[in-house]
Amino acid sequence: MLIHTAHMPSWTILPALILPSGPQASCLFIFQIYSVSNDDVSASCLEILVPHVLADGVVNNKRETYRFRFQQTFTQDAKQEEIFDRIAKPVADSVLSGYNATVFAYGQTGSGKTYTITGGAERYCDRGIIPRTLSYIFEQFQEDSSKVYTIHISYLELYNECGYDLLDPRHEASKLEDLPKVTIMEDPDQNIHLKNLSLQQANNTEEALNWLFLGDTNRMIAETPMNQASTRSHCIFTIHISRKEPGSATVRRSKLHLVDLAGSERVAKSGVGGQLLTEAKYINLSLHYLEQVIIALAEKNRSHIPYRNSMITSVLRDSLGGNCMTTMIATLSLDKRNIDESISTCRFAQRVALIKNEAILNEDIDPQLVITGLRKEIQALKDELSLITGEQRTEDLTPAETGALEDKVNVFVEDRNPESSLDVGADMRKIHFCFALLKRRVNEQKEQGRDVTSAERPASSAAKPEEVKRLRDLLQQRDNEINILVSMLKKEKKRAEDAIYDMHSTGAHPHPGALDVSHSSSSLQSSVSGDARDVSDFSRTKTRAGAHYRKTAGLAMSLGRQEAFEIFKRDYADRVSIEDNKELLKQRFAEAKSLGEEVNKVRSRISKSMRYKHVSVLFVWVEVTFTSCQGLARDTNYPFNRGRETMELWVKVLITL
Ligand SMILES: Nc1ncnc2c1ncn2[C@@H]1O[C@H](COP(=O)(O)OP(=O)(O)OP(=O)(O)O)[C@@H](O)[C@H]1O
Repeated sequence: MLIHTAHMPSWTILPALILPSGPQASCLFIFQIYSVSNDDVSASCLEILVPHVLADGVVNNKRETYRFRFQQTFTQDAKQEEIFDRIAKPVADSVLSGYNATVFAYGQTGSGKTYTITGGAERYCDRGIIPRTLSYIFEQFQEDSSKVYTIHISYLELYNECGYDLLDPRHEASKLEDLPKVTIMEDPDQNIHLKNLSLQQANNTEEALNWLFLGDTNRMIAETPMNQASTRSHCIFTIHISRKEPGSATVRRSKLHLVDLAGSERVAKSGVGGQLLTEAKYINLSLHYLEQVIIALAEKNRSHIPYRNSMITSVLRDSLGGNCMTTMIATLSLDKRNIDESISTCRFAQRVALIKNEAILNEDIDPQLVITGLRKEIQALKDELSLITGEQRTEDLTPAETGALEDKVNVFVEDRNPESSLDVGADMRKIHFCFALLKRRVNEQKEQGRDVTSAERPASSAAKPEEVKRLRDLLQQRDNEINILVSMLKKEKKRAEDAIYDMHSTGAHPHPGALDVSHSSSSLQSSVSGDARDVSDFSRTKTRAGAHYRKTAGLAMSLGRQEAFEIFKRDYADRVSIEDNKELLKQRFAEAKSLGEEVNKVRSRISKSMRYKHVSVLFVWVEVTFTSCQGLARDTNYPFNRGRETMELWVKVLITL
């Protein structure tokens, strides 16, 4: 398997090996021909035992044990997900970073190449490397929103040494021979270009999978004795990725080839004929050329690599011996009859592992962005030249130019950064235009009474240190004065309120001095006091409460609130009726007062009459007592108790009164 990191540009291919499941596989595992060791993860070992049989004769020098090392080895139990995670995901990551990469599956027909690369059609979890890679790449795009990614897909089929575009929509309607063939073109730098191969854009996983499905449907599939749905061609599914950061002229372009090679097969053994035989010949021949290229690449001193012998080697030229990270997946069929092919596949993989490639980051500069940048530079240089030589341009600015300048001035004026500058180049016409524009704005704002320039000027730049100190001292002085005045005002207020309280508590008129103070401290306060005075006349007991109210309300109310209250009173709609009610109230109060006096008179009269009643009762009692005593004296039978009862009765009457 290919190992690559950005700081390690050359690497060795150590192929991964996959042993498929299925009837053929189980058969060979019973014979225990293979032993797989995964102890060393970086290079696991596969051992093939070929026991001597008597049929080969008594003297038999054939090798019994074959050992091969692979970077990773998977048994038939391996899940597609595991294969993707361990083989394809690191490759996809390097493609996303900007390196070219290739994953190709090589092996005998029916050994599981298509199953590994494309996947099984029956279950979702059987998806192979291509669909999983597509999903993974689009997931990565979504996570990295800082860059702009574009994906294009191409699907090339090499059938009988001819190239066809599997994504060509005419594929279904036309015969294969009528379709335009994909041809290989080579530029002076020996880069390969494929003519008639379409690049289809895919914006999401679904679109990409649709293209894959279309291509797979168009593939050459035929039933062979070894595989019921054998793919009779080499197929190269390529994902082209371009990555660009917004505002940058640099573009990274990379491509990932996912190659499903046609399976090699022993024609004599499979006994195919006709069309299948022709196909098998082409397949075997191209695989043979591929092997030759691999051998040539593995030899250090070879100057010529025979890429042009076959189309597959031409197309995979970059993947095998150029700027590409390449991973080979070798698939083996575990049937005892296929043991020679399995050994041959392992040998091929070992040779591939000797190839060293140089991968470089495919970073280009976007020509369009370069052109735009150069145009700007030319314009700036022209302007500078004309400014230096004194050669001024006289033609008027175009509407587009004036519009662009207005936008620039707007941005400049609204930018709160004091260090921002207005760059219009060295063109005096533009400079004059911008000045005129700014002047017009300032005048407009002055007219509106808003001198923006002075308002926006930072305080720090306007005020000098001496000025700041003088203003601070002045502020301190004013603060002191205010404090003195406030304490004076408080004292005056207290005196005025005490005087008013004394006046109400004694029933006397306020001391003229106190009233004067009250008036001098605040006319509003005096007016509130006057109202309170009216209220306080209702009764002596209420006077204290009224004074208390005045005291607390007067102190609690701020000057502003008092003024507001006065204004409210003055402007209140029912003010006249309030005044009327006040008069009525005064009148009623006078009436109540006179009635009260009358009541007092009556009460004193009653008390006087009560005192008279007591005396009368006393007289009656004395009289009765006297009579009782007389009766006792005259009549000895006069009950003594009777006199006593009469006396008690009179005493009760007296108490009641
Ligand atoms: N790991 C596996 N698990 C389950 N089935 C598998 C596995 N590998 C291969 N198969 C099955 O084996 C059969 C042959 O596999 P496949 O078509 O992938 O072989 P191939 O190497 O591509 O053959 P060819 O070269 O003839 O196209 C298919 O039916 C496939 O579903």
